[in-house]
Amino acid sequence: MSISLKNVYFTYPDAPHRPVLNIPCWTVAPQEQVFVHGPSGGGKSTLLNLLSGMLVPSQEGQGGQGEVSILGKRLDKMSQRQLDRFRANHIGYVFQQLNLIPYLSSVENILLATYFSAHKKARVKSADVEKLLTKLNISPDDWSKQIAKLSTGQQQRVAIARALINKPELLIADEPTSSLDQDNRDNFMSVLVSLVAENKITLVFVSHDKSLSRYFNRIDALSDISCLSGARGCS
Ligand SMILES: Nc1ncnc2c1ncn2[C@@H]1O[C@H](COP(=O)(O)OP(=O)(O)OP(=O)(O)O)[C@@H](O)[C@H]1O
Repeated sequence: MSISLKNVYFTYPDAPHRPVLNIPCWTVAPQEQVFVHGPSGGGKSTLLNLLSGMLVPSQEGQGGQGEVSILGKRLDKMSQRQLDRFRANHIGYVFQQLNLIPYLSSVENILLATYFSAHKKARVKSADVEKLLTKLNISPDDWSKQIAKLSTGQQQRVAIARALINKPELLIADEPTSSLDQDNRDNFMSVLVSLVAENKITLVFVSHDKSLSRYFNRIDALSDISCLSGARGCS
């Protein structure tokens, strides 16, 4: 399995009696592309933060702390240093806020992502970046322009390139289309799902916008994954 969660329970420290998530069992197979939808404030970003090890399950879960396994590795057993390395080597992210460095170029922003990926950065070359940018329909004239001088749609595509440059096995996307108009959104989604399929990547994409579900063949409601009233077993 690419993802396996068991008895994962989560509360934020400032509201310890108000669980945000209670997941008896949730699995995602390699190369699946899963769309997870749920209302604003429902816990989608919290779920993604648990999948990347940015958050760890709370202790109060039924049967202890719960298990978060990604690509067969238990994140809940890793040290901070191991987690940092695991994330850099295996997981790519595309967020609502793109977090691109505005005064750097597309190529520089993408190469920056390779800096933390110890065993991969040596293999990534400018030619790899340029190939990806071409695939994402960013014209060579724009490769060395400052990010701030590119359109929102172009910046979104650079963010996809940055997420994919380390060839992650798992890609996590958190409402990345929320600031795009309809045309740019359709373009972004088509490019994203085709690159993910081509590179045999597992994708977990969360959004409140159910209209995006048409790009996916597995659609999970967060309320079916996380049962805050009454627990179900993990079969
Ligand atoms: N750092 C935090 N500390 C305390 N509570 C938090 C924190 N982050 C989120 N929450 C609360 O946890 C719940 C779930 O938040 P989360 O951001 O996971 O929801 P979401 O489904 O991603 O929402 P949105 O679609 O609006 O981004 C909300 O009630 C939110 O207020």
